[in-house]
Amino acid sequence: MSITLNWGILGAGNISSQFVHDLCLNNEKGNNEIKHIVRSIGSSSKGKGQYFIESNCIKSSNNEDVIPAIQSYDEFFANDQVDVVYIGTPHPLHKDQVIQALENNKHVLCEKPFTINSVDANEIIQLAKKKKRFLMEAVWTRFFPSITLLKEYIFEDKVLGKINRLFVDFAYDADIENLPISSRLRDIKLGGGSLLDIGIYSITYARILLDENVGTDAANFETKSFLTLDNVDKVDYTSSILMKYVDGKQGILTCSNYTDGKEPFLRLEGSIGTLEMWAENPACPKKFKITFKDNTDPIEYEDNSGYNGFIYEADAVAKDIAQKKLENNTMPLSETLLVMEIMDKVRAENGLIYPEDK
Ligand SMILES: NC(=O)C1=CN([C@@H]2O[C@H](COP(=O)(O)OP(=O)(O)OC[C@H]3O[C@@H](n4cnc5c(N)ncnc54)[C@H](OP(=O)(O)O)[C@@H]3O)[C@@H](O)[C@H]2O)C=CC1
Ligand SMILES: O=C1OC[C@@H](O)[C@H](O)[C@H]1O
Repeated sequence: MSITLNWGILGAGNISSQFVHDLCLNNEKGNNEIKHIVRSIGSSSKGKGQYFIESNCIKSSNNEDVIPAIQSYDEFFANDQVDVVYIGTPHPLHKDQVIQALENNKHVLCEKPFTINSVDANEIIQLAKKKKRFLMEAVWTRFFPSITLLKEYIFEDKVLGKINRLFVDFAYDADIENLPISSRLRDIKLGGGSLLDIGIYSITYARILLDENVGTDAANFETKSFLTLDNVDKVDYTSSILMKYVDGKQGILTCSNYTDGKEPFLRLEGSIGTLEMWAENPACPKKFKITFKDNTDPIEYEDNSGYNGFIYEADAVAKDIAQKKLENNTMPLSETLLVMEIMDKVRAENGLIYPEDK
């Protein structure tokens, strides 16, 4: 069965560009199982929308003969050619934009972090249930083939033996002091700081690699944390979380906007083997190696597909919507809530308060 999904892309910025790259590449490669069509770009300016289409080479030849409309945000939500809205705007805008999309009967894929806190996340989850529309947080990391493979190796084949510790560091030098204070990385009103932006991935790797299950089926764990808050910006650019599961295994989860992290960015230690992962961008798990204490041949993997990696979550969304599912099994809404609750707790422990919390 062939599936065609009509996308509306909200926000003509960085991540929306990377996302549509993969949709167009999918069509260029002639995938006959799933076609993704970009129907509309919702943008604050027509000129920016036009530049977005040109710079991302969205053409009728790679978009099923469709040139996307460029629409204001209000026109965009009302576009009846759009099945699913992709939200690629700064964190604090997500909640109201998900509500607007759902109120217009659209399905929604919303960038991470889903919202600023778990109370807001729960509110939009309840609305999606009421409106009977598909809703998912765009935690693309979970959908890479490497992750499916690793879950099999670790939890079914148990190639690492008993898991003891996980180290994950998502760190890059964002040159914070030279960014304008209005940047979404710095501005507390735009959800600035590292925890919600990149610390969320360190937590996600722990959830993927230390627990076979997701959401309501998750194993019990506890966390302790430190955030260092910037005196002027009042947000965190350095974050460390310790996680301990009931069976004793631990996650040491860090992130920073002050320094480029070292490779491998991730190490998972088991009783008989060790997993290491490399990536230019740790959100994007394209390369891993498993080595064994007894010097058995290592297992190595590299994704050379040419995709940024967003196609994997986009295909999952297309299949779910075609099957009339309201949420995804790999990234269910209960997992979104669980991770939001971890971040709420970390912020409460360290006094990081956003306007949305008040
Ligand atoms: N999955 C991933 O790997 C990544 C996810 N993200 C997530 O995507 C979201 C957007 O990040 P990113 O694309 O880097 O951000 P950008 O600043 O590059 O783009 C955001 C876009 O949102 C729109 N926008 C609407 N209101 C505002 C506002 N007040 N300030 C700034 N932009 C606004 C603008 O588009 P317009 O003018 O066209 O309306 C802007 O271009 C974040 O929530 C982030 O966490 C980001 C990077 C990687
Ligand atoms: O999701 C993300 O991943 C890559 C980072 O560079 C970016 O700031 C963040 O939003």
